[in-house]
Amino acid sequence: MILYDIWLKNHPSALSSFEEIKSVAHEKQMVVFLDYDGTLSPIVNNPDQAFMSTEMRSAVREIGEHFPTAIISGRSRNKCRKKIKLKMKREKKRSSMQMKVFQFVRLNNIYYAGSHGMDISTPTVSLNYGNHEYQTRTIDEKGNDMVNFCPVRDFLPRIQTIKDKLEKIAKDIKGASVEDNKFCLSVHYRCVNEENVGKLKEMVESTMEFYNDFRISEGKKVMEIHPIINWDKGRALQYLLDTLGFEDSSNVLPIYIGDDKTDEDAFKMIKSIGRGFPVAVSTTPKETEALYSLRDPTEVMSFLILLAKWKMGCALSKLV
Ligand SMILES: O=P(O)(O)OC[C@H]1O[C@H](O[C@H]2O[C@H](CO)[C@@H](O)[C@H](O)[C@H]2O)[C@H](O)[C@@H](O)[C@@H]1O
Repeated sequence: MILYDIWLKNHPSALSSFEEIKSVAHEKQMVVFLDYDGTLSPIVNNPDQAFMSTEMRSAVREIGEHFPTAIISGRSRNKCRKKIKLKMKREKKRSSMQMKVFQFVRLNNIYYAGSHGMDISTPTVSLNYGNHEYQTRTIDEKGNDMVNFCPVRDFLPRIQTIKDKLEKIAKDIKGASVEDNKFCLSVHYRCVNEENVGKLKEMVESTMEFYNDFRISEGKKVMEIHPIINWDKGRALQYLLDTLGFEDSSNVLPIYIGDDKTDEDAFKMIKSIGRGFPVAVSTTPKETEALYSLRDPTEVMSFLILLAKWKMGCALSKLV
């Protein structure tokens, strides 16, 4: 507790700093970026059961009504709902559903970036982000023109090969599982006995030695397997700011709320932009680039509610 209090001095609560945040954000355009697991939903043993509460969904919906809002998640983004429903029926009794971020959030008034930002869906093509073959136009289910940006498409076949190999390893270790996040993979060990975790890690690491254009990063009881490219959640944030028309404006303040290691890249990006609010979600002191903090998804929800109410108040006072 004492340590946490010391940490809080350097990373003050976004709730108790709300007055300060409000005064900086007054008359500015805030753009909200949210992580999913551990930020909007509590961490649970089964990744397919990481549901967000109805209250949290309403809070995020409200935020989406008042600010441009995007979720940048490690999970895959896809939202082919019909396919998923059918699959859910068929696999009801089987173990892993591999829930996509949209299946949890189910909001149409926000943007989504999956696979740690390597798969982004936005309304416009970016002129600034390199190779246009990575951007493809699609029509979403509401008939809107959308652009999918994906800088790692070429890695897909190998990701599938790696997935097959890792699944073979996971099958032999009780509690281990492999989640297919389309452009990256998660090897989960939250439910693996302590004495088997080392063995699992060694086997995954030695398999990955044959794929030197992939890297492993550690998340919360998970090994994340990503293609090595110059892209991360920070670059995804920048891409979204650009395609939403906010990149070069000094009037724009990005806020990013996240709890895990890959969120640090987004915190760093906000710091390098020199404006905005990087907020780490943590119940324990930790090394972070974030300037502010929130303890858990409950505090995240309180903060989002406060932010939406404040914005609504500003809009109403302009009408009077
Ligand atoms: O970027 P995020 O949206 O935070 O995704 C990061 C990973 O989150 C999920 O795993 C974590 O949450 C699970 C459910 O609470 C938990 O069981 C697991 O131990 C955590 O690591 C998700 O399943 C992964 O695919 C994401 O990469």
